[in-house]
Amino acid sequence: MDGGAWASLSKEPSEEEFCLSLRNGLILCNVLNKVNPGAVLKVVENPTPAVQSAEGAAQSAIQYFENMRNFLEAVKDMQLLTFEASDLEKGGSSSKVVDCILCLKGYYEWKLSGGVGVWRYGGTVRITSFPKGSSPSDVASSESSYESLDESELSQYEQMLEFLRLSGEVAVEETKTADALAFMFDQFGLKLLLAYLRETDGVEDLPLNAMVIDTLLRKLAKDFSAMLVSQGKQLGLLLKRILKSDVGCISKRDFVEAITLYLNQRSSLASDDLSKFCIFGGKPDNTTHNNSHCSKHVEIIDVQQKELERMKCFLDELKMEVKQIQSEWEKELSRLENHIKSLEVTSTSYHKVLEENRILYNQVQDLKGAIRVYCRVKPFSPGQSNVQSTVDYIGEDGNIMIVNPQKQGKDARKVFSFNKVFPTNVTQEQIYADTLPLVRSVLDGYNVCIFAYGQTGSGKTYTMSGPDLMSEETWGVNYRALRDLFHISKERADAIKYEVGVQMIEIYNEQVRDLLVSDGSNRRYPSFKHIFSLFRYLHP
Ligand SMILES: Nc1ncnc2c1ncn2[C@@H]1O[C@H](COP(=O)(O)OP(=O)(O)OP(=O)(O)O)[C@@H](O)[C@H]1O
Repeated sequence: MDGGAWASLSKEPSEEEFCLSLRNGLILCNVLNKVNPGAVLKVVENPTPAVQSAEGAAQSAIQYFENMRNFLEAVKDMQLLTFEASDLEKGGSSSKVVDCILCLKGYYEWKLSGGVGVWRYGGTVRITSFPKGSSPSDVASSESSYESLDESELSQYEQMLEFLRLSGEVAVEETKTADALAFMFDQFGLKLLLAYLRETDGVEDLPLNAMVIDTLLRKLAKDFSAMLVSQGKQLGLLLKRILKSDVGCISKRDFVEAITLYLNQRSSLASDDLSKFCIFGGKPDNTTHNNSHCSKHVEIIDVQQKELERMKCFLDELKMEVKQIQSEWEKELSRLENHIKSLEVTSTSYHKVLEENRILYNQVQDLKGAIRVYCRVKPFSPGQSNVQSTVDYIGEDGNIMIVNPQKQGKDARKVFSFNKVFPTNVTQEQIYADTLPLVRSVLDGYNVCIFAYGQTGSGKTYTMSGPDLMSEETWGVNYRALRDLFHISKERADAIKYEVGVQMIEIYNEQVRDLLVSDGSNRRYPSFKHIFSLFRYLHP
């Protein structure tokens, strides 16, 4: 660095004085060569500092022009912020000059820190403080090259070095942030891609090759860019509202303060909105806002938060209780399931036993004989007590010996065999006892026919119907059979549904009559002869 060049500056130069000292380009070229050795190949070392003659003035202008041109070209080649030579003149943009120098310093510090990552100059860096435990003089004393400089130069160097150091740190941080942002964007993009693949219909049919993935990514990036542009526009409008003016300038400090104020207002508004949302249960609030309301809201939120905590505890307890009840129910359910299964097994085996029983029962009935003939001996009527009986003997095995007094010898007695012979003194119940098993067979699906046969007045009606219908004791076979038929079918109602029908006919003198016809026609069926002919026709 050229000490002579710095020496021409006062301790605290004004902006104009600073620009004047830079105009000859010597300081700038030397600084640039220090930052990037060899950047400016030719530096005119001793330009004429003062204008003493017309020739001297021309000489100075040429030197100034050459140094300045070399500096600006070098800066441009390094792709750093640059300015126009006219910016150093009166009325030029001195801020561009300052930006260029700051940029140069930032670049220098970045190089000092090892040149890690990509160096970028944001132009937003400012020195706020020196690092703890150090002072500008410490920094200066560590640099042997500064020893020859006077106090003012040292101070400027210190500030410059501190600035460069901070700029380097910022650059490193910026690089890290850029990497983190790149990673975040990758993550965001990939998650967006996954979501797109999951949510979009018809994508599953696409063959996912490199081209398709490329197209999808392009579409995502396009959509996302559009979204960013839209958000950027909205943010622009918002910033203009913060500035309260679309035109004009505002200092960086004021701008930062305005944004900070806006953010604070927004965060309190957001907090208010949340409070209101909690208090009004998501319904719109039309009441006016004031501080007392805010504090009340905060109190209410506190109370509600406590209530919420209490409810959470209660919910946890309830959940535990429900879990316990659920597990008890599950146990009970499995117990019932087992019970039902065992009942099913029992029921199945019970039905099997019943079926076997039914089969065995009907086999017994068959063994007793498919056709059974019983004989009932009618007692004498009240006026016949003196008449001699034709019944000589009734055996236990179903035999009956009949005597014919008009015949002699061997022909006088004849033995007849039946399944069973009932003597005169049997009751109606005893007669029915042998019929009852057949009624059960009917309900098991077997065909059964019971009929009485005998001459007129032999007691058929007495046996089948009974002498007195009003007294159950004297009921004959028909009534008892019907009674038991309904009784058994009722007992089996859970398992079998029976339909019972009745038909009553009379066969007399080869004529079959329907006795249940209610219209008084006493309808006659075809005679036996006709029925027999019909059967022969159908089954020749
Ligand atoms: N076991 C008996 N004990 C007492 N009385 C009887 C007995 N059997 C029949 N009678 C009586 O004998 C009479 C004739 O009996 P019933 O009317 O039953 O004969 P039936 O065979 O039906 O005659 P029909 O063929 O003419 O109709 C009746 O008065 C009846 O009360």
